[in-house]
Amino acid sequence: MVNDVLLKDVEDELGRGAWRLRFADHVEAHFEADTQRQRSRNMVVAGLIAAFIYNLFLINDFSFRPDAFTTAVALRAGVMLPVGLTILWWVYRGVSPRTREFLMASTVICATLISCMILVSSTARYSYLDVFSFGLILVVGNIVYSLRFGYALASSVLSVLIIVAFVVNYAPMPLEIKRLAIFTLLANGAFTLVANYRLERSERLAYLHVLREKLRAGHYLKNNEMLSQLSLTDPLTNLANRRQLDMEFATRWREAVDKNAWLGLMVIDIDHFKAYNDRYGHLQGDDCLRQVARAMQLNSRSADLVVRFGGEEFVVLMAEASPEAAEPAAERIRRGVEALQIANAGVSPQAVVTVSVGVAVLPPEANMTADDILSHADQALYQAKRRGRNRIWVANPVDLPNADDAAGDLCRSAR
Ligand SMILES: Nc1nc2c(ncn2[C@@H]2O[C@H](COP(=O)(O)OP(=O)(O)OP(=O)(O)O)[C@@H](O)[C@H]2O)c(=O)[nH]1
Repeated sequence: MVNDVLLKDVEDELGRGAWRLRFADHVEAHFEADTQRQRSRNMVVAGLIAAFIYNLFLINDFSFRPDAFTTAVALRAGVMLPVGLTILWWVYRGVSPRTREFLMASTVICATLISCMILVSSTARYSYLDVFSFGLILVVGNIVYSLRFGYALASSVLSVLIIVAFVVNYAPMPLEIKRLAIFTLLANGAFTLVANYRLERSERLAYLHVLREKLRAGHYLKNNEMLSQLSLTDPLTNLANRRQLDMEFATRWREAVDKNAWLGLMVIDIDHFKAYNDRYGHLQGDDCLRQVARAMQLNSRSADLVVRFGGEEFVVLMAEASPEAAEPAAERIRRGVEALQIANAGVSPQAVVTVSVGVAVLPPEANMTADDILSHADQALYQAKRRGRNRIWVANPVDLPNADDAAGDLCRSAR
């Protein structure tokens, strides 16, 4: 249900205008939760590379502006590096998405400020040419860090303003070079912002597509599970149906053969149910079936499979049954149904709904089939009915009346 709502929101996002970046709150929260960790790690790695290269520029400082080298070392390695590493550590430990973007954007501003301060602290001849490398700071923020677009835009505008303010007031720089530097910087800012926007848009779209496929797969899986559950359940009583019995029977039969363990089965039939239907009507008959089914479920072990076999006939497949345990188990079910005290006037001495139970417990042998045990339980049920109903009868394979025609009929009807 929750996933269905999210799936709809994701589909809505995919259908929205192509220019939008931020998702609706619900989807945005998922996006952040799913990508936050990886994004923080990527930013930290990018930040470490940027910090390393930023300090490599000391080589340029040394050769272009020896007069400001000490200042450059103090600012790059003494200020920018510790500030940057502290921020990266913070981001690595985990902060909110807004704080993460803000902190990373602030390293861009900080680097811009420090670069400008180093620039103006030198009067060396070609020192001002360094201003053409300042665009790299925008490349780092907008592309390498790939700041969220709002933060990329804000930090770019601020950086450009800082650089323009320093450049305009930097006397050793010829006017034409100032113009060229500012133009180059603006173009750099524009290009990197376009790239930044496209990167974020692609990342978000890719996320939506992947999430939609995942949610759809989950949706189909859930539907399939529901359908397969329906196909194995009897709709009237919610018990397992015959298809499920076939599947379970085959599995447990094989297990019993492998383990050389006993397998038990009860066939249960409601007594005089035709009379019940005739007297109380089919709808009440259905209700009676539901109550009887529930009583059987409540009075059997959770490991046993209770099945509506068809009509008013039920089967209980007993896990790891022993002959000693099967009889009381069947008796519990018989009593449980009788205890419901559902009136069935005029058909039996008790005048309530009762069941007859045929039980068979056999050690599966290689030369037997799974149907043999069903046949034995069926014949035992026939004996229970013949001996007056509302009773259980446990089949003894040796004593079974194989030649009994009536039993033969019952065996057929059960399959
Ligand atoms: N209400 C209802 N009745 C059903 C359903 N399925 C089978 N029946 C009825 O169950 C009755 C079974 O009757 P019989 O097979 O003659 O057996 P019985 O009357 O229970 O007699 P004994 O088994 O010999 O005690 C029939 O009247 C069927 O119509 C069902 O889903 N709902």
